[in-house]
Amino acid sequence: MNTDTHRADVAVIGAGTAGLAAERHARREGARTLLIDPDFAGTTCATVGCMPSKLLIAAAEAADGARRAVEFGVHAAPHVNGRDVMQRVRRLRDDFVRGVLEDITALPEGTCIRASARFEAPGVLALDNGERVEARSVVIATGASPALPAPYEAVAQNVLTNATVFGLDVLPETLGVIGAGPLGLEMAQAMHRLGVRVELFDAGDRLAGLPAESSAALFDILTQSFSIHLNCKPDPAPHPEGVALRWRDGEARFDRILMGAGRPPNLKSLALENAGLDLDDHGTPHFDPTTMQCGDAPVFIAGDANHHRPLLHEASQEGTIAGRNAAAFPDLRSTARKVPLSIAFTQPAAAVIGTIPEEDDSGHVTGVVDFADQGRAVVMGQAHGVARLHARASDGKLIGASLCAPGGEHLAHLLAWLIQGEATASEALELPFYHPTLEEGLKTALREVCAQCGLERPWQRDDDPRPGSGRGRPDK
Ligand SMILES: Cc1cc2nc3c(=O)[nH]c(=O)nc-3n(C[C@H](O)[C@H](O)[C@H](O)COP(=O)(O)OP(=O)(O)OC[C@H]3O[C@@H](n4cnc5c(N)ncnc54)[C@H](O)[C@@H]3O)c2cc1C
Ligand SMILES: NC(=O)c1ccc[n+]([C@@H]2O[C@H](COP(=O)([O-])OP(=O)(O)OC[C@H]3O[C@@H](n4cnc5c(N)ncnc54)[C@H](O)[C@@H]3O)[C@@H](O)[C@H]2O)c1
Repeated sequence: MNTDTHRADVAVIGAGTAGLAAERHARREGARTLLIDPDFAGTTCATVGCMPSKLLIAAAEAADGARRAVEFGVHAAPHVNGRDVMQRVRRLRDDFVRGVLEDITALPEGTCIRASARFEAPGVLALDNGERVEARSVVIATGASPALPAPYEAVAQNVLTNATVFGLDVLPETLGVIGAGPLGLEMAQAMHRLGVRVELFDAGDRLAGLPAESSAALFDILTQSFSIHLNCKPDPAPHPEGVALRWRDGEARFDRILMGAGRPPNLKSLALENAGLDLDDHGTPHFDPTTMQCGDAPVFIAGDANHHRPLLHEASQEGTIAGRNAAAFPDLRSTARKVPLSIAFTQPAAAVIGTIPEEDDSGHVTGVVDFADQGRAVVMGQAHGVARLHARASDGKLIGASLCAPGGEHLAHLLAWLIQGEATASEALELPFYHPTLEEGLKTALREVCAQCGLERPWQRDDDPRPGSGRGRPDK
């Protein structure tokens, strides 16, 4: 065994999105850095996360578009070749991964250590290649891995996760999807559109973390295509041709199960008990999300590893904050975090933005737009979905929103930007809205907020009672 000891100002554990950002920003501060990873295979986002899943969704949207074309008088019959679909997914995915690997290769010589790390003592890491690292500060950026609930261990050979599903050569004929979080929902809809018989199960009562009303709207839309069983934790059993799932009022056989039951952080193998950190009940260090510091130690935690906001843009920002502060310790800088924004790339897309108030909180008002009657949505043949905007009752300041709507990913961004800019509903209405667009739908909800808060609407704007199209709900 090798017993070399590497010394650095900042050691970063994990070369994913958060770890790469942390290393880069620590180095920018003048720190001598080390980046430790057993694989250096590319980030989760590029290899088995955001990018391949969106590639699969793009293929599914193409099939769905062809199928729905008849509504427009265009006759087309899609033939989905699963092998071709998966080949394109992997070909383009590999291009994204290549870009990440080029960035890693360009790191200063001696920065990367190919190994798994765990804490031996505060500031001291033991590597599984027998080497050690001593560092003034450590950044934990070890990401997360798919959960496999215990009952599924007996059928594991037929369970796909995000780590394996994009490696399929051909699509299964039938797929049971466990979990109606963003992962399960996106994959279930995509697979259904590609011709796979899909059923989706979730132990809880909501889709994609949406509040009740928006979740119910999305449920109604998606279940027109495939079955979703909520409050349902099926029991799996081995079957000669796959896996049998049994639940309270049904049973079915599936070729494969796709597991989307969450991704707990990769912390267990780190021996955090040796790091001198204060841990919560789940074994996650207590940390400050404005500095990423764990307690008052020279240890920082970023990305999925802290389970705070397990999303790509958050991993990137957290890595940046952690890397800068690890290098400058104890001279820490704190920063306000961005407005929370999560989007599930279903059709219609589902999103939660900012703060969703409790139903019985009288300090807020809610404006709603129903896209069933929104002009552009009707034109597109996607007239369904809803957006719910929440504002402070005292002054109409927008605080949060949830939606499932056509163009939802774009509407969600506009709303996040308005909320982060601390706009009131009245100020939002003063902004330009082009016609005919899905964005116009938001005017209905904004006007409703203004009316409920007693806010004046901009005097110079014509309050067209039928926003968007000559259709739509009468103005309030
Ligand atoms: C299917 C799927 C789709 C997704 N889609 C989206 C999306 O559309 N939009 C979005 O915002 N987010 C999406 N996400 C979430 C997003 O991918 C993650 O939030 C993000 O990639 C997390 O980055 P990270 O740096 O924390 O972790 P990772 O990129 O996973 O990096 C962690 C690294 O740590 C290393 N490591 C682990 N343990 C050790 C150890 N002991 N020693 C050394 N190294 C170690 C690993 O090898 C790995 O390289 C998706 C996730 C999945 C699974
Ligand atoms: N568009 C996106 O941003 C996107 C897409 C995919 C994944 N992701 C990220 O990937 C991670 C994993 O996503 P996810 O959807 O798996 O996690 P999640 O935690 O959001 O959802 C998991 C779901 O599984 C259910 N569940 C757990 N155990 C179950 C069981 N035994 N039976 C039935 N249901 C069960 C839970 O009730 C929950 O609804 C998250 O961090 C997410 O942010 C993001």
